[in-house]
Amino acid sequence: MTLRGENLIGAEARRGTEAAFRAVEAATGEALEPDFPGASLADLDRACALAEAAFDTYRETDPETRAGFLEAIAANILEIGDDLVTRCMAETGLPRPRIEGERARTAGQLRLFAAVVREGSYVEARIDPALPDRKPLPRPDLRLRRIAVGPVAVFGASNFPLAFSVAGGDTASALAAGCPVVVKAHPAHPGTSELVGRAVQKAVASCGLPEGVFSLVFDAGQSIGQALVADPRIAAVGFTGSRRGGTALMAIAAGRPAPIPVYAEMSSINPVLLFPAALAARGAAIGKAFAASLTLGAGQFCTNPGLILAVPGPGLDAFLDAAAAALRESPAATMLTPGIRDAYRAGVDRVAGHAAVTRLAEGPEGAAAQGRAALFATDADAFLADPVLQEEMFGASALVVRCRDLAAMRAVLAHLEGQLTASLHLAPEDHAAARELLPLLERRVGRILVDGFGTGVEVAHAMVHGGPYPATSDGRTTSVGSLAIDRFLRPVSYQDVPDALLPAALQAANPLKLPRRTDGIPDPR
Ligand SMILES: NC(=O)C1=CN([C@@H]2O[C@H](COP(=O)(O)OP(=O)(O)OC[C@H]3O[C@@H](n4cnc5c(N)ncnc54)[C@H](OP(=O)(O)O)[C@@H]3O)[C@@H](O)[C@H]2O)C=CC1
Ligand SMILES: O=C(O)CCC(=O)C(=O)O
Repeated sequence: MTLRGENLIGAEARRGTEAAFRAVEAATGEALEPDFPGASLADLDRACALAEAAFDTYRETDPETRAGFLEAIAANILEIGDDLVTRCMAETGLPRPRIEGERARTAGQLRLFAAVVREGSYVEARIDPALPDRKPLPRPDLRLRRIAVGPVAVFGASNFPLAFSVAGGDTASALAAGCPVVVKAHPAHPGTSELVGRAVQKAVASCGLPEGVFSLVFDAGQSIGQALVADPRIAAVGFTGSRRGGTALMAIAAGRPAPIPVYAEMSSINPVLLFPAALAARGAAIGKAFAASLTLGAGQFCTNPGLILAVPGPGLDAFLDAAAAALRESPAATMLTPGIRDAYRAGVDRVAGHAAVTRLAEGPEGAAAQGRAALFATDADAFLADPVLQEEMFGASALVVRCRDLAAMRAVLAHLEGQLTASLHLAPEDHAAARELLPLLERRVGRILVDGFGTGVEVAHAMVHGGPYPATSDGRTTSVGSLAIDRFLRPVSYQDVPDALLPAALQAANPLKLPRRTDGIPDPR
């Protein structure tokens, strides 16, 4: 498929008129064809106007049409074939199996949301029938459903060029909810973005949907993204990236005459708790598995295990020996962009230069575009004394905090900012100690896992990929899994509205065959 460097504004594809940029081959730094002239404010205005015009029609599409649309997007992405994989590999430096896996995940999550739309519980249809004879006052007829919030702005993420980008989780969940989407492409993978954007555009047309259901804009700078968040027609924002970027967008959204929610997934260091009996039983094996998780995708995962907490002893020594040995042999890996590589190196240097930190291991030096793995250690007192030590190093490096006992481990956890995940490595003898920490962990993180690591998020109904600030801007939500749809819905109640005027979801005959509750009890199906 030929790339043209075009913005996709509704059904149109047109080259922008603002400053152009090119993708850069991650491994070599060479510029790739074509150039991508940025969208103008007029282009953005048209995309938002089309989204607004499409909204009322799109949000009332019947479940089969909307589910079929999501499935058509998945099919169209797969149909691009190897062109998508090779372009994505060049732009990101990520290896083929990773990109192929991510493509499957992207198609899978679109299909998951198609199933969610067909099943219908997300509408939360509730009926409290009128009680005209209730004393002392009659009860009105009350019916509730959730509707889409409005057009959604999505920012593609650099580190998941498919699964968290143009047709990734934010887009899939917003479209499933009934929201048109305007995507601001991440400048690190514009070619991948155009290919996927065209797949979505094609699905809009083939499903007979209004053209404004989807637009994709490019920008060499930040003004289009900022104008998108500020646009009064945009009702919510999905973002994955840096804390600085996420908080900047949150400030714009909060400063609007009508503020809107920004669902930003930002920084996380994902504590790993190594309990004494587990370390004694299998310290070396855990160390090896940890090194594999740390170095996955050059460590460019927000779920990367960046903080290890453990009580010193032979078990921890075995863990550290195995982890250090694996990391010393782990080849340096190409990072997504020169900016991300520089930020990683600066973060590593900052920790390496800290007076209370020792370097335990370092991977082999790599090429200019690459990042090398690193493992550092400090103690709980030093960690508690300096907030710099809990800053995310976005890459394959981690800090081990030696805790003199489990009380010190608790103190470190209590001091942590919000996190996406916490991993507990346990043997049965550790359960009592783990149980004590669970309430604290529940307050700090979105996902608690045992005997594993947080990288590789399963796309499922029971997944939470979220967590308290700064892991995300709103810890009540998830950006992965079917619950992600909740971010883009809001409840509307209908009181004494005649059946003929009610939305199909709430009509007496239940023409959409939705699961519903009457007086709080699920209707028989
Ligand atoms: N925890 C996580 O999940 C992730 C964290 N990161 C962190 O982010 C760093 C940079 O990576 P990157 O992925 O580019 O993340 P950024 O947050 O820098 O950028 C993400 C997107 O948001 C846009 N953006 C950022 N700031 C603003 C702003 N003030 N106004 C308008 N738009 C803005 C960017 O545009 P533009 O590029 O033009 O600035 C880009 O499209 C990494 O080094 C890492 O530390 C990255 C990915 C995931
Ligand atoms: O680990 C994953 O699969 C997802 C991680 C993620 O959301 C991220 O790195 O931004």
